[in-house]
Amino acid sequence: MSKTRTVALPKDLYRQAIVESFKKLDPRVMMKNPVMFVVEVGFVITLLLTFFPSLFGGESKPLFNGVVTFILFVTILFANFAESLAEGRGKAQAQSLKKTKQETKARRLAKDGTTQMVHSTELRKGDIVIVETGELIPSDGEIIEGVASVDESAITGESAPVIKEAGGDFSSVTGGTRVVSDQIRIRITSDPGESFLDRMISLVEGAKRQKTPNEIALNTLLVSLTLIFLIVCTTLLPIAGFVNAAIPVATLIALLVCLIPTTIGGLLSAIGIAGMDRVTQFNVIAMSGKAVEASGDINTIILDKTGTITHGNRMAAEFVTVGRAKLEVLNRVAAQSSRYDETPEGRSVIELAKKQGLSGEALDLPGSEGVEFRAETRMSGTNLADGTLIRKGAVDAIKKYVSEQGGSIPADLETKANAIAVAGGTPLAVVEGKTILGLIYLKDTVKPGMRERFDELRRMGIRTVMCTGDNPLTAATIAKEAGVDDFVAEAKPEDKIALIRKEQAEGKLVAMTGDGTNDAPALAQADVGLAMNSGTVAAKEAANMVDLDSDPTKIIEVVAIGKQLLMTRGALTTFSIANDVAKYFAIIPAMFMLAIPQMSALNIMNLATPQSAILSALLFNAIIIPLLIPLAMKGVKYTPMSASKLLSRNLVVYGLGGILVPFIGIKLIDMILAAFRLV
Ligand SMILES: Nc1ncnc2c1ncn2[C@@H]1O[C@H](COP(=O)(O)OP(=O)(O)OP(=O)(O)O)[C@@H](O)[C@H]1O
Ligand SMILES: [K+]
Ligand SMILES: [Mg+2]
Repeated sequence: MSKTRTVALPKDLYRQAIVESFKKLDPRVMMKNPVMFVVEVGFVITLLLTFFPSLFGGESKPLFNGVVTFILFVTILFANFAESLAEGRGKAQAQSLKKTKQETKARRLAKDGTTQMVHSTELRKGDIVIVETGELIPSDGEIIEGVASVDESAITGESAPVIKEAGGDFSSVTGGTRVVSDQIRIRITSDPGESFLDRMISLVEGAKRQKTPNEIALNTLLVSLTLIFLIVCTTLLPIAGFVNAAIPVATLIALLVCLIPTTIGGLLSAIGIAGMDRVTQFNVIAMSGKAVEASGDINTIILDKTGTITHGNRMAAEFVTVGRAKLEVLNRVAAQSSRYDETPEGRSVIELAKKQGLSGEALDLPGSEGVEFRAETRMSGTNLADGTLIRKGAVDAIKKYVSEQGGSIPADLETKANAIAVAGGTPLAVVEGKTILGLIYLKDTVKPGMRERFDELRRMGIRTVMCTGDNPLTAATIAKEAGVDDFVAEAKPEDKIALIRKEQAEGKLVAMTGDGTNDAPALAQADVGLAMNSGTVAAKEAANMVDLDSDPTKIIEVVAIGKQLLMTRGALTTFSIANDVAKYFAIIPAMFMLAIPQMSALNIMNLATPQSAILSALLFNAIIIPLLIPLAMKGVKYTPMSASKLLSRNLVVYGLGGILVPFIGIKLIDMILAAFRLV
């Protein structure tokens, strides 16, 4: 359903990553990764020992020290390379986005109605500009007048132009996109340097990458482990002295580096960057790594109905009279109620009325004023010059409105409205004064493939709830057709937030997709808020993710990527720590054999010589990092299953694998070293 977007990778991606890995050797940079920083300090000490073998007293072999120095150096480079490679794709993408960011001229409207050509960088929030066919939209904004088709390929990669129109949920435009037909007036919504494109560039570039709480927690664990092993290794010195076994410093450093979690320490940030990057490849812009991670733990997804589960082009399809009302009267009043309603629904009502023979004069209403649609009132309408109030809106809202004025409810209103709702349509009641004249049938259809997607989410253990402002009958029909687990009808914006808060209070993580201004508060409240790029500016600003393809079901991919990210990190941490078992058996006997030959009984791996054992373990420790880069970047495979099942499966694969693989690897390296008489 959703496509991935591939960015042309520069041919010299690898060369650049290599250059970057050397630049990252700077201790000030290394310090941000304490585990690898310890390796760097060890490297400096063994380097000194290579040239001054008796620096710390006693005898040590300069050649052995030199080899250890070299392996440590390579270990650091491998870790830096992993991070640089992960960063490379984002940098390339930022480069191509920067090309899109052109400075343009804009036609700004002054207070007195004249226009003035200004530089796009001079535009500020609140400025009004006019953009015509063929011109670039100078900055982010909201259409306040007109309809246009806009080519957004510069941002979304999708070449088919999209229709943007004033009012409703499709009014936002992005700077850098091009108007391909018609003329629009835009109210600018961002100051220079803060546009969507600017934010996108800095995000993919990773300029503002912050460690997520999960990453910080794991990092703390890794640092603690490093400290523990640092203490263990330093206390080995006096213990060895006690049994008269002198342990060379380089050997001790080799042991330390083997035991501290260098594998996960070296790959940790690459895993995080690659996770964000995978989201971007799905054409979703995540404002933070935290949002991506949170999506991996989501329990509940809240979706709105119109435009998310249904196609969303709710169009007036029929006028249905109630009571003794005449169809022509209903036609006229319905159209008049929409005279100032700039939403797609409102426009479609006028179109239908005209199609059914209404003359344009009926909409000539001097002295009248419009009442905009609001999600709170669920009504819109027109106040005529003679004092007559015309309204249209959700049936229950209109009923309440009429009752409050002492009007009566036609007997057949209920059944006729229900008939529309049961078919999945939205009935809008039309009232003139206090007389309900009839209904407008707004038609909408469920998008194809919805049921399969919700089934998939259920297998992941995620509950789906449809939350709509529409009436319960329409909601029930659509909910059943789409296959969501639950639904809430007649929801006002505050009800959506309340629903999210309720789930969160039960300890659940909640994701929400939406596109409307009325969705914005809920998008902000949710742990993961995915806004549609087609949606309003308010929705996009409140959310922590924006889907450039405006496909609300994309949340499924985002959840899968988040889960994959968490799993990859868990799997590689398990693997990294399990590795230590084999390294103990390789190095500890070797160290003591050097002094106490009887200890050779401990050499259960039957390694050639003590030196070979130490170097093999250290080499394995280095080589495993680049070998795991592809896994860190691509992520471990995710198949929908319950969390506990996943956990036990991963423990077996990466825990057991983490113990066994180094036994085999170290033995193999030892055999190769021995065969070539290198040790
Ligand atoms: N232009 C309009 N004029 C009058 N009433 C409207 C208009 N648009 C929608 N309504 C009524 O208000 C109700 C709420 O509309 P709204 O678009 O806010 O729904 P929502 O909360 O976004 O939920 P969803 O998008 O899932 O339908 C609609 O079900 C409809 O009955
Ligand atoms: K290690
Ligand atoms: Mg909506």
